[in-house]
Amino acid sequence: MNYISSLATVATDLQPAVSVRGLSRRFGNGSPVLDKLNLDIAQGEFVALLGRSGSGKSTLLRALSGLDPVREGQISCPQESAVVFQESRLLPWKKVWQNVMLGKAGATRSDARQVLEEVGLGHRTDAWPLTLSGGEAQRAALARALIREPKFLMLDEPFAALDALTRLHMQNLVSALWQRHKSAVLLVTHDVDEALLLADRAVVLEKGHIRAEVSISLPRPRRHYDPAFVHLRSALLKHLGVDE
Ligand SMILES: Nc1ncnc2c1ncn2[C@@H]1O[C@H](COP(=O)(O)OP(=O)(O)OP(=O)(O)O)[C@@H](O)[C@H]1O
Repeated sequence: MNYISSLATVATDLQPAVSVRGLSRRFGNGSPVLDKLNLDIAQGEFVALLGRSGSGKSTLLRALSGLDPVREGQISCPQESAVVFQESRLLPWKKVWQNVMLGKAGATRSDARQVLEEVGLGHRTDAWPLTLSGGEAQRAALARALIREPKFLMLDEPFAALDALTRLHMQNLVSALWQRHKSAVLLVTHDVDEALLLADRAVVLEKGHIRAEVSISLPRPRRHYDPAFVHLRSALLKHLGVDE
């Protein structure tokens, strides 16, 4: 398996990797949580999805990942998609490498080892999940997603439960992996700085609508103290209804 070379050409394709058209979702008789939503994600594009609690971020992700069937509207998504959640969701009775193998039918132990090396967990392949730290468990969850060689990677607040330092390490890891593989990424986050550090575009959801889209064309690696970064942070916070 060579994940690196298999995805290297994807970014040149002009077709969007992901297309959402007129997507609506309502629970019971309540008002729609997603309301005729349209969103495209280009091949190789990194999009951050922000919005207040209850704005519909996870509902959109559930629809994109197929966990919630589409009732109204259309979604076009690559078959090779994978999701990483806030919790690692590793099976405690299987070793780390076995959990990673579960990410893809037909994957071998050597595939699992290779992808674990790539996320910096090569030394823990034989460990039991309950002996991993929070950061290690998320690395394993990332490896289980990457073994699928996803053309579209969904990250649902994957670092929210981690301490600040581990979070920074994980952000750097995801940035490096994305720059190497260039799959399309949708990252759900509450953290404006995380969006600005990682994404090409931030999409702000409000009551199931896209309230704002902000293009983040800063060169990488990005620095919190860069004046352009600070300016974009203010703009994004304003879209989120926060006045500094
Ligand atoms: N299965 C469900 N049944 C009923 N209501 C639901 C269900 N799933 C989500 N909702 C409602 O839909 C709305 C949007 O939820 P969603 O989880 O998508 O928000 P979110 O933006 O991801 O929030 P958070 O940032 O807090 O995770 C909320 O009001 C939530 O209560």
